[in-house]
Amino acid sequence: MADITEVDYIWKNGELIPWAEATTHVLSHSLHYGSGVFEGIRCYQNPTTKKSYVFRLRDHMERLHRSCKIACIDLPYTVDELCDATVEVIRANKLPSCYIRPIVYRGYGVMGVDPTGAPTDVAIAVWPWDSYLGADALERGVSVGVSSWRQRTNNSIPPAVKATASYMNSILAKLEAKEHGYAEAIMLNEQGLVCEGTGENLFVVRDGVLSTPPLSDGLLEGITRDTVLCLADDLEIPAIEESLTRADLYIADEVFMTGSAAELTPIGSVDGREIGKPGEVTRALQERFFDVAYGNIEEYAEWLTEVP
Ligand SMILES: CCC[C@H](NCc1c(COP(=O)(O)O)cnc(C)c1O)C(=O)O
Repeated sequence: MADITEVDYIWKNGELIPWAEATTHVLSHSLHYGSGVFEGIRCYQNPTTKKSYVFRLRDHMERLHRSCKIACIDLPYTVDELCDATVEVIRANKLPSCYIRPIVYRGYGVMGVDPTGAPTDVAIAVWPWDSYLGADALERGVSVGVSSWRQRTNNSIPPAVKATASYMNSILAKLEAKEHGYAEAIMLNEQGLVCEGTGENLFVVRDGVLSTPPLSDGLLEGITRDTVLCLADDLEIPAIEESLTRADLYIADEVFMTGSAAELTPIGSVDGREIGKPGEVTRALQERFFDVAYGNIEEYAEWLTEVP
């Protein structure tokens, strides 16, 4: 089942082109060897003012640049140029809210593993994308399972790179979770510590304290994860970064996942252990998150890029 709603234009290599023409050669290097990096970002429309804001656009484009640096990909656009291109493609498609997918990939011209000489292609696509983990996931939560697949290690594909190749790991875990009737998988690292979801970071609440695994446990430095840590501080919710075991998930009072696509998705059960309905802390952070994303909290205006 395709989950993409086609729109009119995609931005590619500096220009807006019709969706149907945004193609690439079957011998593109990244199609064969996963030599691309990408981002996932959301644009929200304030339901009252009807103004649209891209959430933490600059932070995402700075992470895209970091991914390219680690992956030795020459990215021919500055952060500012990528931010301007994002606003341009949202406006061209007249989308009040949308999901945004920038991708930087090695294109057609080299077929050896050594990518030297392969061109760099850059595209930014946007499309309407509702709740990533299901229609009522944000409201009711989802069930997850701890995967038998371990997350890639810091010395294989570093988690700091949001690399297309990393998602073979995520796909294997996701399909296994679906096979077991779960909406999402939680992956452990090679030390058996809780890492993250296939496309999300993870938080637990116990006795009023919010905790999330440290980046050194091998997870993507999530921008939503960072947002939640900031908002917890606002709301005077004690928050710590600490390694977690799978048993910590089972005995937590609340568990939720965070990501640009998943937003703040509560977890109702882990491996069949009931966590329960979304709790007070989860709800408070969800509410604050959307208040910030809709532009209702002035102190976070710097996180928002208005789409005129
Ligand atoms: C299909 C999902 C792709 C992408 N996943 C984002 C993502 C996150 C959360 O990062 P952030 O909060 O910066 O978004 C954490 N961990 C992984 C493995 C991710 O893929 C997203 O758009 O959420």
